[in-house]
Amino acid sequence: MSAPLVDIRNVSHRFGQLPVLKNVSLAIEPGSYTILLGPSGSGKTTLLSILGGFVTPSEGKVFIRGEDCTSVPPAKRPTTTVFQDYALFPHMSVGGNVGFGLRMQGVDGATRAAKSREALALVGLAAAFDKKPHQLSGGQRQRVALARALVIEPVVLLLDEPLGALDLKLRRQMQDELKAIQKRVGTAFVHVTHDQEEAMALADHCVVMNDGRIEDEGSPERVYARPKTRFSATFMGESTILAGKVGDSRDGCITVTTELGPISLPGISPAGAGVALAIRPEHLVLGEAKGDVALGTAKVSDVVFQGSFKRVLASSTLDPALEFIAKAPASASVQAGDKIAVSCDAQDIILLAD
Ligand SMILES: Nc1ncnc2c1ncn2[C@@H]1O[C@H](COP(=O)(O)OP(=O)(O)OP(=O)(O)O)[C@@H](O)[C@H]1O
Repeated sequence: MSAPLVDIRNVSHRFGQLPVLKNVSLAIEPGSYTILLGPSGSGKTTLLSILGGFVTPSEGKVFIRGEDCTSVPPAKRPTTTVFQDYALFPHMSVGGNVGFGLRMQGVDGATRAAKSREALALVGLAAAFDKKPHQLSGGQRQRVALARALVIEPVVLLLDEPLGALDLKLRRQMQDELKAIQKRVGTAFVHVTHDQEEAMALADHCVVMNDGRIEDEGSPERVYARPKTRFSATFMGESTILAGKVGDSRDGCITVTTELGPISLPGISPAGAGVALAIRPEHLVLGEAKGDVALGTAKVSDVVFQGSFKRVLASSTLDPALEFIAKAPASASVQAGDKIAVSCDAQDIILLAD
């Protein structure tokens, strides 16, 4: 197998006494869209800053195209960072902003103008060349910042919460555009967000971070369908979680004793092991017990209409601390206070190490 474009090897980082990254290893492939997803304080920005050369890790190494870049300063490595606040120069024209990095590299005026126009066309802003940043909308300014980063033709483009300053609708629109631009230029993008919808919409490779570690990584489809940890199952989408202990196993099936009683499901796990079972909202069946695993009855505590479906929260009558998170059709007549049967299919239960 060929070496990855970027190879982060056993990186740890401390700010003073505070450990912020704990033995992180990650490979970034050419042309991929990698999302670093995690809650506030999980270390995403620190990892991006290490990639961009703004922070030198306490331990570990970063290789870009096989070269050790661990201590190489930002301007000397083949990466560019787009920050959330865009940092455009207000007095300069859009064209001047986009060409700024090339000017710093000593590129002549005519080439600079041509390349800047090309980069602006790439982000759909060819007509904005002579405008000033204040004449543009937030989304357009974001695209100028992107053009300014792309014009330098980095090997890896780093984006720190690039859509964080935009309202939700524009954010969703810009997600589509970002993905289209990335596919067009073919540059590897690494993008930090705490928004799981953004991660699912954009990533080829999704890296779920928690407390300075990588909890899970893979295609968003894989991480969603088969999360590796409880954290991943609840941060990348929602899950109902049951706690359990493994009992008998036979023919590739195990019996797990849970707060709702024994549940038999396909899987292999040593007897006595503590496990967690995760069930995605769309796999919980409400009403008639249609699924092959009965999960008892539950009292509906809240129903939130979400347009195309209803999000239903319900607590188990057997163990009120257990909360079911389910997805019901928009037409379902379920309401708060209802008592309903809950079930699911064994094949949809995700077995996690506790
Ligand atoms: N320059 C710094 N000096 C000291 N501590 C820092 C510094 N930068 C970050 N930290 C701390 O490191 C931890 C991880 O921060 P980081 O910004 O990497 O997390 P994050 O996942 O990007 O969070 P957010 O989404 O809030 O930006 C936090 O506890 C933060 O307070």
